Amino acid sequence: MKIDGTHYRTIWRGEGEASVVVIDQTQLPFRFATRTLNRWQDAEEAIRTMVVRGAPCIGATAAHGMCLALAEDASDEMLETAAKGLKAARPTAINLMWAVDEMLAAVRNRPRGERLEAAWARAAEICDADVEICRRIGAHGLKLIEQAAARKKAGERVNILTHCNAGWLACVDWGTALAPIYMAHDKGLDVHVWVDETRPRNQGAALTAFELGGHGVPHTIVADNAGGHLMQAGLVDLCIVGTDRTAANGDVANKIGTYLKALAAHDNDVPFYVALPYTTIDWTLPKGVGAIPIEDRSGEEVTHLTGRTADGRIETVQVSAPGSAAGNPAFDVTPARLVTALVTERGVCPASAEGLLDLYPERRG
Ligand SMILES: CSC[C@H]1O[C@H](OP(=O)(O)O)[C@H](O)[C@@H]1O
Repeated sequence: MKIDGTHYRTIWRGEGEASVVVIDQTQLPFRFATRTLNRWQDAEEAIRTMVVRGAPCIGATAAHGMCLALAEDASDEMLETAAKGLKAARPTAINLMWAVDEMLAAVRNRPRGERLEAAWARAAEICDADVEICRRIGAHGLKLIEQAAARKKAGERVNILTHCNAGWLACVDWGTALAPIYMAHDKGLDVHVWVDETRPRNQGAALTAFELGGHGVPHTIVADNAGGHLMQAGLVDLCIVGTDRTAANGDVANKIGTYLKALAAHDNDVPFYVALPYTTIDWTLPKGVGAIPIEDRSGEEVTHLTGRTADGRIETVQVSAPGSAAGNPAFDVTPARLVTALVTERGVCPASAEGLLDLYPERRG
């Protein structure tokens, strides 16, 4: 997508033989900065510290991390070390493990001298495929927004609530949950987005709002706890969110707070959609609740906030009572029964094992 008129992906090859450049998402929305990754450990750190985040973006970064490892040392030992280290960076987004395994499959049976070129090629394929997959998710999701628009009175806008950031910053381009919104806006539909701020890392207030503002999509940032009230007041026509790992039965792991939004949507008969690429489906998990690993992050992300002072400085301040403990589970799992439908690159399906297998018949045992 574009930032100040210039098109960007979230990741691209740097100068020279072995460097990768990523947008440093910890600096947004106040500063556009990039970070150059030269070693696989740089990619691991960027994922772990959320310089890059969002399941597909994490996968793309890990894929390039494997390239950086091979540029240093194309041995089997390096392959295994880098794969293990990258996979351990964050536990919930399955795209991370998927991408590393894809890279291993692309190079491990090749002679050492051929591995690096094959790795760069596979990493580029993963990125290019993600762009096209997200574009297709957008096209399928657009139909849902058009259906919602058809139910509105003339002149009424479609109000959509989203949680966290599942836009182009979470992917390589386009995004998952936000792709249909961009397409609806570009098609001239009158859409407005309620943007959950998404405590504690504020991916909504900082990243989704940055994205939507940059694209000219009307939006309003709201406190995470406002969503239920907005739905109860009839101010939300549909919810659409991303996911970091979806189990084979349609249970979805997503940013903490998603489950609560799904409960409110269910209670108010608001359609609740989850947008995802096939790379986010974990076919090995028959169910997600109680099974998808939930990342526990530092309590300091809850007790402290980073923002811009009135005179433009970026500062971190404590917002909690000193000495109090803080818990920070970074994801929750929404049971499939609360999900109206899954929006994938192959189409829209019920959040169920059968629904997914109808779209991905090659996965039938
Ligand atoms: C399209 S995946 C986006 C997904 O990733 C976010 O988590 P994080 O920012 O911690 O990487 C969030 O769960 C989004 O829905």
